[in-house]
Amino acid sequence: MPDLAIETHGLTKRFRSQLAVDGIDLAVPHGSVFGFLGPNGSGKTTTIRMLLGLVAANAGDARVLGADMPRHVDVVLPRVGALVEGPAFSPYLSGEANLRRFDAADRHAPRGTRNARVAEALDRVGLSHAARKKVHAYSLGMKQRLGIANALLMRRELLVLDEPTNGLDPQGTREVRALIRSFADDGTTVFVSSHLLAEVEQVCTHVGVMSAGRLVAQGTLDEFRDEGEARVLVRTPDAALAREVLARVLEARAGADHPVSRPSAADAAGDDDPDGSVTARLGATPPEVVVAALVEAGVRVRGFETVHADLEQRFVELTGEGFDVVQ
Ligand SMILES: Nc1ncnc2c1ncn2[C@@H]1O[C@H](COP(=O)(O)OP(=O)(O)OP(=O)(O)O)[C@@H](O)[C@H]1O
Repeated sequence: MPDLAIETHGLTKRFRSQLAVDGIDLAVPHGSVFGFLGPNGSGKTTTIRMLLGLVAANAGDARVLGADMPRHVDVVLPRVGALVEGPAFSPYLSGEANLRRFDAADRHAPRGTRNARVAEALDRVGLSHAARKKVHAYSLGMKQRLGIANALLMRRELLVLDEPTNGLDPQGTREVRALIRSFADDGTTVFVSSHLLAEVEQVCTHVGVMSAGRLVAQGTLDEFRDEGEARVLVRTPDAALAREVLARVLEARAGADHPVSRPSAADAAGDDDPDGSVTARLGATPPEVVVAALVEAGVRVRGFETVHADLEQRFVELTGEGFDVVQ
């Protein structure tokens, strides 16, 4: 049994007739960067609010850092840094003054080191230069970073970030990704929700996918990749012959092993591109069988690789919806 930073069983939230979160069983390992993915309205924020004790569940239970929530909210929350829909910053105070106020409200934060803590948090999110600027003059991205700085004031075992790159430009998004990596390097578990696939793919070790209130899949990023449909890509000057061989060998193997998922010959033949590349669905056929058949038939194989369906395709399969892709 892995050591879990977040664990839920049958966690459920209903808003009148709407089931916003439908009996989810989350398992977030300690030390992971867990990407909590799903289209808008799939229940991510509601789940996060339940985990932090901000909204009560209708059924099920949640353990955060080993303690039941919301029963042990007083013990758990000081160990968790959270960015949920941005804290309410006072627009007419500077970023620095806002952080000092939040720090002062935390009874676990020693007063004597407050200034140093605030300066370090601002530095970590790249806002030192704007520390004295009033928050109403901050861009959306700067406000978002201030929210992250707020979550960083104290050293945390778990960071929960709800859509931390909302409103950020590509440069800001990259910076947040780098920050997430640096938290992970410090051993902090990071639970980060997103509807932006590229964010998750680049920083996460694990993912969970929400669709219409249900957790439709979770696991390591590698497991996700492996579950995607495998294809072969053959580079050869003998594209026509390669197509024939692929159709034959993949058809034969699929017929023997997997009659249900048997690809048609046309599918197996796949696309052909002008540089002499041919791709085909691999199914359950071992790639070495394909290589042997190609070589035996006299196809001059100049390149051969197996590629999995990318994560985007995988998520579309799981959720029936596309995800926004970072431009
Ligand atoms: N306070 C509320 N009252 C009524 N319905 C709500 C409330 N909060 C959320 N919902 C509904 O619950 C569903 C899940 O919402 P939630 O905000 O958790 O999704 P989300 O995945 O975080 O979406 P987004 O990415 O848009 O923030 C939505 O249909 C939403 O309209």
